[in-house]
Amino acid sequence: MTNAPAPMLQVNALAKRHGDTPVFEQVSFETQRGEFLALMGESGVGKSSLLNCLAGLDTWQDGTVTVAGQDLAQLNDTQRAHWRRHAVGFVFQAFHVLPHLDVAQNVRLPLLLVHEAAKGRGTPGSAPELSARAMDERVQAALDGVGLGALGHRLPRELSGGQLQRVAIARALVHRPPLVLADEPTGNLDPDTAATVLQTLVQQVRATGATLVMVTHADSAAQRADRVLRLTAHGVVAQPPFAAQR
Ligand SMILES: Nc1ncnc2c1ncn2[C@@H]1O[C@H](COP(=O)(O)OP(=O)(O)OP(=O)(O)O)[C@@H](O)[C@H]1O
Repeated sequence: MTNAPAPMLQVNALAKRHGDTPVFEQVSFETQRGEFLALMGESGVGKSSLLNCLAGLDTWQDGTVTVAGQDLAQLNDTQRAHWRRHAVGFVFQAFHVLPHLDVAQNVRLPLLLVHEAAKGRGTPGSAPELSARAMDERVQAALDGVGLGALGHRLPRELSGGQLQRVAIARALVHRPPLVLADEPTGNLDPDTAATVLQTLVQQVRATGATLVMVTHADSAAQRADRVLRLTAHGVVAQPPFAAQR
């Protein structure tokens, strides 16, 4: 008898309110390691709120979120912050690149945070410390992976929107998190740039074997996913596969 691999992400009967306003309830789904899941749904239904719950950035009222066997509700705020540093990579619609740091320094930030966490108390699953040289190599490899290997010294204001989002992708993956969350990552880009940036994101996530959960309004983006779920106020429903090729 073979044991099925443990899911990367397990969401069970999750219910979220903002104050007294219900957002969603009975949200349950699982994703496997290496899977790419697209999350769609009407504006305001709570997709970003759900993503924030998965990252441990927001709280919920009922249900559980378990990432790689870690029940997030079992962590206090400090533990959750440490857990997030090594376990999650986040790509937002607005690139959130720090303007006064050059591209390489921006990409290096998550490694510095993981390094700091590793020096502290033992956080569940925390990564070993990296030398400065190992960090340099990781940063360069991450920039090479998104096609920006020669631009590490540039400041963000010297880059295009598509290049900035590539920096954000490199930054989200440089510490090799098992879970990557993307919230409308191509929403600010023109269609051609969006397509190439999305391709980069998917390629790089696949290369690391991470699980990707991506919120999107765009069918063209969702059709690249392994699976598409539609969020409603009363749970998620699987959307039939797109006919188009991935
Ligand atoms: N911090 C907050 N405080 C109060 N209400 C909030 C907060 N954040 C979001 N909401 C509300 O929760 C609901 C869900 O918002 P959310 O941004 O998660 O939806 P969404 O599906 O991602 O929307 P969109 O597709 O337009 O980005 C909305 O009604 C929103 O106004």
